[in-house]
Amino acid sequence: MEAEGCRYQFRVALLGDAAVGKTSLLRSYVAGAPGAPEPEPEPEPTVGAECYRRALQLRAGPRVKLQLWDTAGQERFRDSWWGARCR
Ligand SMILES: Nc1nc2c(ncn2[C@@H]2O[C@H](COP(=O)(O)OP(=O)(O)OP(=O)(O)O)[C@@H](O)[C@H]2O)c(=O)[nH]1
Repeated sequence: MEAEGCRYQFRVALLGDAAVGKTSLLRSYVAGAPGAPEPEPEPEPTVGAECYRRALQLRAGPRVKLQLWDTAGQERFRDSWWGARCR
């Protein structure tokens, strides 16, 4: 698949209990991309699912696009997983 100059696109979903650090981990990773803003120090609990993007140049070859899904750990916020879209 050719997407914005990237040859491949991978979708990764982070699942886990509430407040184990899923959002913090993803935001730090995405903030590590050149030109990205600093992540918020105290993220709010995730409602439904949120999508982050990052492009990555693999040392061995192609540039790839990552679609990283952060999901709600709190059970009461999981109902809205299915309506989430990656913009
Ligand atoms: N000490 C410590 N605290 C962390 C670390 N990562 C995240 N936290 C804190 O743990 C709390 C929860 O972090 P989140 O990233 O929101 O956790 P989450 O798993 O995304 O939570 P949900 O969205 O509710 O599923 C926040 O107050 C963070 O600042 C870490 O590596 N060390």
